Amino acid sequence: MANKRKKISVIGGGFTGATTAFILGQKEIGDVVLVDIPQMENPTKGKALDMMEASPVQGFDAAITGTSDYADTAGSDVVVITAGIARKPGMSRDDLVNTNAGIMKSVTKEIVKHSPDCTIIVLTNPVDAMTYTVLKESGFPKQRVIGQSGILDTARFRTFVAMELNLSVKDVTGFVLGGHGDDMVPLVRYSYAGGIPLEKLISKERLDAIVERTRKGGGEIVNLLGNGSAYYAPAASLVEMVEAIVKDQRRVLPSIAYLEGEYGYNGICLGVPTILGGNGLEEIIELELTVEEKSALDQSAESVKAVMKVLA
Ligand SMILES: NC(=O)C1=CN([C@@H]2O[C@H](COP(=O)(O)OP(=O)(O)OC[C@H]3O[C@@H](n4cnc5c(N)ncnc54)[C@H](O)[C@@H]3O)[C@@H](O)[C@H]2O)C=CC1
Ligand SMILES: O=C([O-])CC(=O)C(=O)O
Repeated sequence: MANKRKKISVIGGGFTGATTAFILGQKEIGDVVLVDIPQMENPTKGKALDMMEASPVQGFDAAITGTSDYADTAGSDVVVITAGIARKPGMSRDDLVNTNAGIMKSVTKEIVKHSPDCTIIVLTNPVDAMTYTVLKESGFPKQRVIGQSGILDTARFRTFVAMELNLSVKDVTGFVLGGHGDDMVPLVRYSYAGGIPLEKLISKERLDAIVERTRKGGGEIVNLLGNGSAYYAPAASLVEMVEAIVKDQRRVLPSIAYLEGEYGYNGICLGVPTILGGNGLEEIIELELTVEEKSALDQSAESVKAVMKVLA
């Protein structure tokens, strides 16, 4: 008898995809199908089998399989896209746009064909523009195509604040809006440690430095790794989104959403606070912004629009 566990497909079995598959399995969020190109079929099967062989030791029940055949993804509840190229030192995320847009179009056709009712979460960079590409190519409603950036950017901010104050990361909350680029907008005004506004605990000068480090957080890891980009924190961020959807949690989490008038933008995908639940993106939360915050968000939205123009 077939089991009733949720089915999650992860397209791209590289660093972020494989790490995401493993965490999804460890947390028993569902069965996982890891998909890569035919030339990578054996390594992908090998990674999946290796993860399965960790399950008796760690004590988790989840089938994790590797494949290059999209038929194996049929009927997925959620599909995560990590396929594509990653940047190297000296590159910006936007340098990846042409190659990755082509990959988005081809993988989206397959996803839609085999899982017409799924929710798609995009990770591939430049992620705001890639989320837009997948949305258009899929023909899905905007509730079922979202992108990941804000959980990761907020996690970096929270990490740096916890390091600064020598406090548990569990007590630090943050809020990062905008595109996933160096002009993203960490909203210090909406960030707390144990309910206390950060502005009461950290000097303006140190907070500015933390905001700047957050904005460049992806590049910091790229420079340290030398041949690829971050994957542990990105994978953990994807898993939080998948879990919110498959467990219908209605979590308040940032995601990249298609905007139709919210925050004054139309027809672009941008990181905003959202509610994620069983229907995918259930609501976009509109916050009041100060003039400075809105102008920083405008600048970030302009950067996303400039990348989207390349796609047109
Ligand atoms: N939005 C975000 O916050 C983040 C985005 N990223 C982005 O995620 C993407 C993946 O990063 P990594 O996993 O580190 O790269 P990676 O190079 O380790 O893995 C990418 C995988 O995609 C596969 N692939 C390429 N074309 C494919 C296709 N047509 N179908 C299926 N699989 C295909 C490759 O064979 C490779 O295994 C990059 O674009 C990176 O910039 C990475 C971290 C954070
Ligand atoms: O920096 C990159 O290229 C990968 C990424 O988006 C991140 O780690 O934030």
